[in-house]
Amino acid sequence: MNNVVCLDAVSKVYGRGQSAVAALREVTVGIPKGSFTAVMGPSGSGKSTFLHCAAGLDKPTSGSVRLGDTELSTMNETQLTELRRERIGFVFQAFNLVPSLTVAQNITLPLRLAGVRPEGAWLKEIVERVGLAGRLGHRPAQLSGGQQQRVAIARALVARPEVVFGDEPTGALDMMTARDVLTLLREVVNALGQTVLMVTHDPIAASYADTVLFLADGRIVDSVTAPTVEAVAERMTRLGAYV
Ligand SMILES: Nc1ncnc2c1ncn2[C@@H]1O[C@H](COP(=O)(O)OP(=O)(O)OP(=O)(O)O)[C@@H](O)[C@H]1O
Repeated sequence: MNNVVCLDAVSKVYGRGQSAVAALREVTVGIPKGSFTAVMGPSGSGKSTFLHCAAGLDKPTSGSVRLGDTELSTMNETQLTELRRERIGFVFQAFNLVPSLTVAQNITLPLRLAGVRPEGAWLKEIVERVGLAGRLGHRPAQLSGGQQQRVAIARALVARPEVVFGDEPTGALDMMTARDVLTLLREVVNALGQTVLMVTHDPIAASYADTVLFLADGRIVDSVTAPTVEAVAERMTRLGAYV
C-alpha cells in the first residue's frame, strides 16, 4: 500500500549520560494513504514523541522519517516549518485558534501564511462539511468547544495536507461532542481520502480509526485493525495502562 508517512528505525533519546531517557526505540511503521490511525499506550510510552517526530516537530536521534518522498530527519528548522505549513495539518487538544480572528480568518490562516489564495469551492466544501456555514463571522469565544474543534479541523484541511496529525483532539470535549468530532474525522477520511493520525488516551476515540498502534516503553508492541472499544481497552489493560 501507498504510505504517506514512513518511520524507519526511529529512536529518540532525551538528555545524556545517566539522565538519558529513550522515548522511542527503533520504531518502524508506515501510515497508508487515506487511512485513519490511532496511537495509544500507557503514560510515558512515547506517544507524543512519536507524533512530534512523525510530524517534523521534533528530530529523531537516529532513523529516518519520510513524508512522501521527503526525508525529514535531515531538514533544518526553516525547511521543517515550511513543510509543516504546506504539507501537514494539525489538530490539538486545546484547539489553538487565534481569538481575535473570525472563524473564516482562522480557517484560512495557513493559506495566508503561505501566501496562497483560498480556493472558493474547496473552502465552501470544508466549511459545509464541518457544519460551520452560519458561523464564519464569529470569533472563537462565541463558539462551543466542539464548534471550535470543527474550526481547527477545517483549518487543518484547508491547505490540502498530505496528513493531518491530531494530539488528543477530543481530550477537552465532553463525550457527546467528542463523538461528533470523531465522526467528522472519520468522514474526512472516508469522503475526502484524507490521511489522519491521532494520539489518544480514549479507547472510544481509538475505535473510530482503521488501525490502532500500541506503544509501550518506546516501541510499537501491538496493533489492532477494525478496532472495537473492547479490543482496545483489553490491549491497554494488558499493557498496564489502567492499573
Ligand atoms: N523534553 C523531554 N526531556 C526529557 N525527557 C522527556 C522529554 N519529553 C518526553 N520525555 C520522556 O520520554 C518518555 C516518553 O514521553 P512522551 O511524552 O512521548 O510519552 P506519552 O506516551 O506521550 O505520555 P503521556 O501519555 O503521559 O502524554 C517519557 O519517559 C518522558 O518522561
